[in-house]
Amino acid sequence: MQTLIIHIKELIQIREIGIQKVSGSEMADLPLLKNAFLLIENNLIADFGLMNDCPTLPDAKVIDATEKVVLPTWCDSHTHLVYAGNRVQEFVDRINGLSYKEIANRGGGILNSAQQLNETDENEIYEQSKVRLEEVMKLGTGAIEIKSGYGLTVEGEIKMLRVIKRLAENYPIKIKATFLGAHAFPKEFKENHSGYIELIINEMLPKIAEENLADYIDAFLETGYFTVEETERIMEAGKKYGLISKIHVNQFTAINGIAACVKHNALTVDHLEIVTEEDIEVLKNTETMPVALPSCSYFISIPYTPARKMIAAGLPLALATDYNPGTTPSGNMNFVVATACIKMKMTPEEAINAATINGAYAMGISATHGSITKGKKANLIITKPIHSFYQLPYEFGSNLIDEVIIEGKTV
Ligand SMILES: N=CN[C@@H](CCC(=O)O)C(=O)O
Ligand SMILES: [Zn+2]
Repeated sequence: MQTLIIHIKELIQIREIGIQKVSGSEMADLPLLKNAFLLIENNLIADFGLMNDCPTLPDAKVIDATEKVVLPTWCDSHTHLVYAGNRVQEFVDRINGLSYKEIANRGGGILNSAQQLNETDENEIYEQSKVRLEEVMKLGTGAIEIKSGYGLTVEGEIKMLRVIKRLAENYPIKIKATFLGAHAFPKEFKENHSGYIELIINEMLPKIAEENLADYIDAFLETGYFTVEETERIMEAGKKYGLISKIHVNQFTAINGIAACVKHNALTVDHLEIVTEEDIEVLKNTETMPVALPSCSYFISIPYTPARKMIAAGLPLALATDYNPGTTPSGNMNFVVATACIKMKMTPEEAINAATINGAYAMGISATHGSITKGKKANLIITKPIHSFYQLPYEFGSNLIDEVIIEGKTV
């Protein structure tokens, strides 16, 4: 089966095979072709080039992209898309003056979602989650990471990971699963942190490994949540089962967590709303990808990740949604890209690199996703007629997507 997209106004993010990520000043460059074609064979990008060189293929399905821009689908490397119910009351409480911390301290926040999740049956969680997954696919996300972390019990964590696995089996979008048992201490372990960490290490991890339910391991390294030492125990335990770390760190405070993550070869360090000079220094010349989550900053009114400082220091940066019921009830990567431009002063080129190739790196899939490269998955966004790709972040509230293709098929 062949599909030929012709007369593409701008074909964005074309890359040679082998580019895994872009860092520092490289992020300002977003290679593109004007007046281009792209050929899909089965589920892969088979060829692309200038319209002058477009092959004649009488049997191919043809899509006319006159005045339209084509780019790779978004790679959303940090989400909590599987959850039960909502936290709309906390949203209203925050409008009325309570902080995220105050809500969490009185038993709300992550523990509120954990209670709802443990009271909800697996099928129902699947039904609620698939609606969100279908929505983000239509918004252009073609690969996504989903975390557990609202179970906080052996059964609850396994239940979440099974839902993630079922979504991965039933949808064409690439899904990576991350085990986040260390998201918060359940009430009964408030005074017994080591007891909960032992439950994670001795009971949750072996079961998860046995059922092959996770690709990565995560922890919420933050004042009032998991300390550096506790997170190091989690990272070490994960490693024994082949789970690489992707860690929530520096969301509210900087407590030397990033150095610990780098020491343990974390694939990513995520959030980074509060970043010190030392944090930037330890990230230099490492394989660890910093991940910014601007929709979270927007929704709970906390600082934005200092992208300009980090890029100026030569670091790479990925962008993701953080889709979750508490701090970011939105999985819209188009909004993330626009907000990164508007609030973090990333250029459109930098933001698109961060949301595609660097996002793919942040979930270990840049060999197959994140750019227009021969042999990669045919995961494409075709826009409505627009003047240039700059219009995507510029018209931040509009949906400028006409069609989304995942693994060669329109979703
Ligand atoms: N910060 C930790 N975890 C989530 C939010 C959890 C919640 O409030 O439900 C985040 O990435 O923002
Ligand atoms: Zn998160």
